[in-house]
Amino acid sequence: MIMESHDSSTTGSQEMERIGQSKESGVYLGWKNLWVMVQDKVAGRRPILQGLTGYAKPGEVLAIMGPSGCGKSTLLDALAGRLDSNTRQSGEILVDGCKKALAFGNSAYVTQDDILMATLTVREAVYYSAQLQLPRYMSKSEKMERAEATIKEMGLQDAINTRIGGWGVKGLSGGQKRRVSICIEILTRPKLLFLDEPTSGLDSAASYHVMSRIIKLAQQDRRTLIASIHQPSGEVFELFHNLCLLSSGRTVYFGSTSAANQFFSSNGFPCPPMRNPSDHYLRTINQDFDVDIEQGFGEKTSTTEVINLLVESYKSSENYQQVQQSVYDIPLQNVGSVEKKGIQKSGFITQCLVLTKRSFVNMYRDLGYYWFRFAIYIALCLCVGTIFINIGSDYGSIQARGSVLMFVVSFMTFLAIGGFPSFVEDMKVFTRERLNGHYGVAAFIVGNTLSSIPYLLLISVVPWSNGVLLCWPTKRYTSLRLLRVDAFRLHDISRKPNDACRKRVV
Ligand SMILES: Nc1ncnc2c1ncn2[C@@H]1O[C@H](COP(=O)(O)OP(=O)(O)OP(=O)(O)O)[C@@H](O)[C@H]1O
Repeated sequence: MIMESHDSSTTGSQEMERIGQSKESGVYLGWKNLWVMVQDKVAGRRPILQGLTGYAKPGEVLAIMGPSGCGKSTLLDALAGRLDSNTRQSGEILVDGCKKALAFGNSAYVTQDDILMATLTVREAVYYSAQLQLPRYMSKSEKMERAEATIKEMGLQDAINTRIGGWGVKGLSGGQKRRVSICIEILTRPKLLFLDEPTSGLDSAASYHVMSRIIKLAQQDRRTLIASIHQPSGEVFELFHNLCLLSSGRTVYFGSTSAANQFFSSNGFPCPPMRNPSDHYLRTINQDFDVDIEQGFGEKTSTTEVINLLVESYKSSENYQQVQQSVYDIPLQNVGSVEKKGIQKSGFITQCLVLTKRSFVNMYRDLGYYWFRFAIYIALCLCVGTIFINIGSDYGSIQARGSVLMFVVSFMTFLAIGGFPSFVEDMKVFTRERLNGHYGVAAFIVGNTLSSIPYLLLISVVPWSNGVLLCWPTKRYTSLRLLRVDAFRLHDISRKPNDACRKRVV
């Protein structure tokens, strides 16, 4: 059932204006009786989300709050269609009133962990991403402009030329990385933006500025924003329109942030004056430290009882009925407006070229990728060269050359593992970008293969020319010549080793 939410006093022009806005407006996301179960090897089958119902409207911000482990990220994952394979989901998720998945590019997800390329600067990371994501009709300068403007919006202009950094390489701070992750995902101004802990690692001033800028952008274009948040300051909390308060996967409260205070007061837990309301709500429903309470260090009523009381009170409230109804209460302009196609993106060739360039720069700057292997190959070649120097040309040298070949092949095989950690990091970036619809698998394979070829050629030349290093400087033979003799004249050597070699080489 889809109902019109506009009241009869709405004038025709206002209605037209609303419909006009809807062309670019966000999506109306509703979920009803959403359950997520996980199959745990130790604990068996257990629920993470227990029959949640709620909605997110265009132009508004829904904050998902609750104690650590209550299921905030799982709710975001379920709504974004990114749950792990060991979980089972049931219930309805409606996008603009339809049970359809959003096309790639219409939604973006800023994950809790910052998965970025450590070797790139802020400008490069955002600009490469702009080239990958922004539509082909935008010129390079426009994409650059958008990237720069977004970096400024997130207050990163002072760190624009700083490398992101990562394991073993100090670069940006945790809060700055968080803002780079947000920058990358808001470049395309997605219709629906999921933010998992957007303010973690930020101080209270930075949290306020970041959140207020994201919300301003969302409101300008009536985008839909859902953010899970741990500890918002009073000012940040006031920016949110709606609040979904969870505890152990159950809804303690869903509704407008302004009415939350009234809900807690009416159930006997008023927010003390001068206390941040969000702190009060979280403190009231945090049961992780109930052990202390049982031992007599805390409140008399256990938190579990408080939570049960609030959950039941919410379920029997009028607000609960309204929320159930609002899931289907799609605004007129959103009815059936769900897009089948994703937003227009850059072309396949552009994506391949950008990925090749980005990957080339990354490999060049990442010491562990090729340069470390390159150095080890040289060192090993010198060692093997020392052992096999003056390899000779007698019958036994054939066996020795066989060993050399074995060494070369083994080095190349085993040292290929050296590039594995960097490859794993690349795969994480790829997974994040692919899930957010930045590009496809084919572009990634082409880009990474093309960028690897020069490096692979460069480093494989070293072990393969090991033969030269091996016998250099010998008086009469070079290993390369002898290897050639071995390959083509093995038969001769085995019959008359010394003569055959001398005839060929001298
Ligand atoms: N795929 C999974 N397999 C097993 N357990 C899971 C899985 N996903 C989530 N959980 C469990 O579900 C619970 C909720 O996890 P979730 O990450 O949603 O919590 P959260 O509220 O986001 O926590 P935090 O605020 O600390 O990030 C946790 O106990 C977690 O261990």
